[in-house]
Amino acid sequence: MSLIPLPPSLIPFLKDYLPQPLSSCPHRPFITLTYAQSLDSKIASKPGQQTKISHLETKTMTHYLRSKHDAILVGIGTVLADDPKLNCRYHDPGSDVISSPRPIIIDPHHKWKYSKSQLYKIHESNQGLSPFIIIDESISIDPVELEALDHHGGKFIPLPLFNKSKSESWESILSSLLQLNLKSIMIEGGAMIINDLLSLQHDKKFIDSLIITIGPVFLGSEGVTVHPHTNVELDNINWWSGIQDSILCANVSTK
Ligand SMILES: NC(=O)C1=CN([C@@H]2O[C@H](COP(=O)(O)OP(=O)(O)OC[C@H]3O[C@@H](n4cnc5c(N)ncnc54)[C@H](O)[C@@H]3O)[C@@H](O)[C@H]2O)C=CC1
Ligand SMILES: Nc1nc(O)c(N)c(N[C@@H]2O[C@H](COP(=O)(O)O)[C@@H](O)[C@H]2O)n1
Repeated sequence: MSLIPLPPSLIPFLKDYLPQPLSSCPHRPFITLTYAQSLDSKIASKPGQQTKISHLETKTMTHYLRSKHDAILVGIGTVLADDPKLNCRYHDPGSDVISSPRPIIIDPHHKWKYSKSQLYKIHESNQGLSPFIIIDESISIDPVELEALDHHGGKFIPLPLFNKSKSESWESILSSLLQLNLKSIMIEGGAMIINDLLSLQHDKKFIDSLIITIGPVFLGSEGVTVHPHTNVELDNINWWSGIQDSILCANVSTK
């Protein structure tokens, strides 16, 4: 699927929500939480089903955002459902190169086969980076997968995830990514990750910017819902409207 030109008004609109040179937190990367949802707060029409919500112009915005981050992170539910490419297909008119973010997959039980994925093919055809895969430290690594990842410059990152609270596991994930010099991370989902991070914001600030595309569609009661477990308040709210979709940019209040 080819993208269309980025609407020029999106560049000033997004500016204040992009990764800043001086991080607000020295212990973790700058975090942008971004996803596309329906009017009834669904991000997919059924569990495990990839669902197109964004118009092409807001899809282009997603790729523009990918070009501004060092890494892009999704959970195992998302890679199993979508088999995503997670590269950057936005071409900055002022640059000769396309800068793709490093894909990060949280797969604690090591269920996903990189060697059989679209991400593998993307790397083979020189269109994106190989992933860093976060697994629990107790899990044995499949030697075939290790070899495929090593060969492409990706890696497994074993961390103590089991029996940890959500807050502890996110602290450990994000600080290990910062140690790998990934200073800005765009988190795209899926639902569990979005709901957890929004809910945790009360106790521990993990999200710096929130950028939500809202598509004018209802996906119905079987859809996968974004609904944090707690009340979440937003600051510095701005809206943009395009041909079809609207975009909300905000910071998440820690009050
Ligand atoms: N519309 C959109 O923008 C997007 C939609 N999606 C949709 O979301 C759905 C997938 O969402 P979910 O099933 O909720 O899966 P998910 O992608 O949120 O992955 C959840 C899994 O990740 C692991 N995980 C997450 N946080 C962890 C932590 N702190 N410690 C250890 N392990 C952790 C666990 O194994 C957990 O079961 C798919 O249908 C996909 O199409 C996904 C991304 C964006
Ligand atoms: N921005 C946006 N709009 C939608 O309608 C979507 N369904 C998604 N999904 C996310 O994009 C990933 C697919 O990325 P590739 O195009 O394969 O690189 C998918 O895994 C979700 O994270 N996003």
